[in-house]
Amino acid sequence: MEHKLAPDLNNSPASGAWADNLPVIIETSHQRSQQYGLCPQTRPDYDPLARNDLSLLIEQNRLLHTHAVPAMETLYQQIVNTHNMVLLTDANGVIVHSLGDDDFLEKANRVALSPGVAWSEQKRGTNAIASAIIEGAPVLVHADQHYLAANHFLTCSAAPIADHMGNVIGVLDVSGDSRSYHRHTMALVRMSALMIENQLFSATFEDAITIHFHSRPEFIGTLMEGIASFSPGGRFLAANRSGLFQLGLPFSALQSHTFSSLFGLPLSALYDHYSTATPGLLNLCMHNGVRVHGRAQLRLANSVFQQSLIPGRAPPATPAVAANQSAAQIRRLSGLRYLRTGDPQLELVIEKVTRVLGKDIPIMIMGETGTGKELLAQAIHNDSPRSQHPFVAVNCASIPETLIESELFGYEDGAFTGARKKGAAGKILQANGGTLFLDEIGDMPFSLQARLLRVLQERMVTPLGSDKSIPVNVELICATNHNLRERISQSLFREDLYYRLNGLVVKLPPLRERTDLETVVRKIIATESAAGRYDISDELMAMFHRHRWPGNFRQLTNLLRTAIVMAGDEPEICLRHMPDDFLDDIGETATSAAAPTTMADTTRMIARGANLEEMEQSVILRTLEANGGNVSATARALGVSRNTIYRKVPHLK
Ligand SMILES: Nc1ncnc2c1ncn2[C@@H]1O[C@H](COP(=O)(O)OP(=O)(O)OP(=O)(O)O)[C@@H](O)[C@H]1O
Repeated sequence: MEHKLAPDLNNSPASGAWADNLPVIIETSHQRSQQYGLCPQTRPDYDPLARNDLSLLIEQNRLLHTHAVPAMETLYQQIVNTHNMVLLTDANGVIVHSLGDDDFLEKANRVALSPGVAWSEQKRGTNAIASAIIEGAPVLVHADQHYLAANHFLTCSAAPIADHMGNVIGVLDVSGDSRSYHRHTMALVRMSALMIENQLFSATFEDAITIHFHSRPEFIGTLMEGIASFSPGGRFLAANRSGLFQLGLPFSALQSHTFSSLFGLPLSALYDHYSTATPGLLNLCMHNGVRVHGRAQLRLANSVFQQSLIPGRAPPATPAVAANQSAAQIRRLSGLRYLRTGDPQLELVIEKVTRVLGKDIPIMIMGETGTGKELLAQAIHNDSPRSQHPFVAVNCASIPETLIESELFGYEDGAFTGARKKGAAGKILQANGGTLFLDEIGDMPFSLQARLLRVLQERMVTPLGSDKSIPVNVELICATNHNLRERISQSLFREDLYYRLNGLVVKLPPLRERTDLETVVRKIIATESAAGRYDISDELMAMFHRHRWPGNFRQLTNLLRTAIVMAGDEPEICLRHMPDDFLDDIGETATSAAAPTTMADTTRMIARGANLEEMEQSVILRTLEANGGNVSATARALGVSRNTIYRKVPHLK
């Protein structure tokens, strides 16, 4: 179960608001402990996870672990020699790291605070770690406030650690001999938890526009500062706990905002500010009228923003240009959570792939063209333990058959005419340590399939022209829009390779089957429009629902990109911003056999602003044409009288 931070949690580490509720929290936790069938005299059985399971747990919490350990060490320095230990747990209360001297524990209990031991309420009754997770707030559980008598000798101060969406992902805890209780311990734990959250935030949004802000300038650069990140085009990505608190909106509402809608400053003014030699603090007015001071960091590895920081260099012409140029950046920022837009079929896919993340199980993604197979593969990689290593995509259908072998396996110096001097590492080796994504695997030449299979089985690559094999370690994701079983029966695909590749097969639904089209459309508009959000007319949305979308997301994204340009300064994207070929397609999809005029004509007329009278005339004239000018036949076909025809089209008389 996912736990959230308590919504009214004050950001101040020194705040004791949580303490006011403590008796109630303890009381209700005791009741739950009883319901779990525990009794105060139960002797806890501290059975830690087996070594392999613990390694897996640490790997699954690698980011948290990496950023928490330095903060835990600093915290420990402040409480050393006080008979306390510093603990880090995952979101379920299982200890993933512990630090300190366990001398204060009786021998039999020493295992209690070691990695791999679970401190869930179900197993241990009321305790600070479990309560911090359940309440989403810091909790102190002292001595006999613990449900189990066996834990009465402990005093524990725990604070939740949340991700940028406010989900609790772990707990930082100081546990010690109850006689060693010190009232400042909780404030230290809270501050350290905030420090870890801020570090995690910076690591997650490395390549983004980041604003550090606070109403008091002296708080910028401290734990109290708000931090908010934006895509290169200015779209809101995330905010830390203080940022969410100061912005005063839930994460879900912030997702539809941009830098300018939240801070009242166009993105271009931000670039201008930072292209001066000595940029000072920004004065910003937030959407809720609160004035704050801010400092921006434009940490975009290879984008035009970097250049704009160099004094004297022109800033980018418009944020839209920057947005296009850094599509790759946006893509790199995407994890599986960004693909979640509410479609149940997709939810199932995400749930399945999440289960195999980091487990060395090959994933096969099926789906029509443009359903987002590559985007999913990239998101899987970004969320996997290999995310710091390369993600290398190879489109097996687009590389000429003669080159695919060298592309994949690499070649030695002078292996063939035209080869670069010094040779080249193939894509498989480039992906070493990371993920290799083989798109359109069904189109891989049959002769190469055996070689690929050998690489996968032996985990060795032999470049062309070389007799040396190089060890390689890649996670494999494949995609295809072919029916591979059919290709096997046509002897176009090797059966043995097929079984090696399809560890987990998932199928991405085509756009026409998705139930979240409206959310998807709004999300694409928000991503593609740099200057703020456009709305979309109900009429156009209704058409989108009727369309079959043969090109799926690729078609929809391109269509909306063009429409945004056509809409220009207008606030709403509507029919008249659609290209003619789309209107034709819509017409073909929806043409009714009885209607002598095409739907495309009608939609085009609506787009032109034609009124009902003109449309009626058009229908009558087309029906007349279809009936060789015969008024009676036309009237019959349309179910009206001959007089009506003459009245509606007077020139027929
Ligand atoms: N969920 C999504 N939200 C927004 N855009 C998306 C989504 N999925 C895909 N796209 C966009 O649609 C386009 C096609 O996506 P992608 O290349 O991942 O599809 P594909 O299934 O691999 O296509 P193909 O089979 O033709 O290679 C890309 O521009 C991508 O950014």
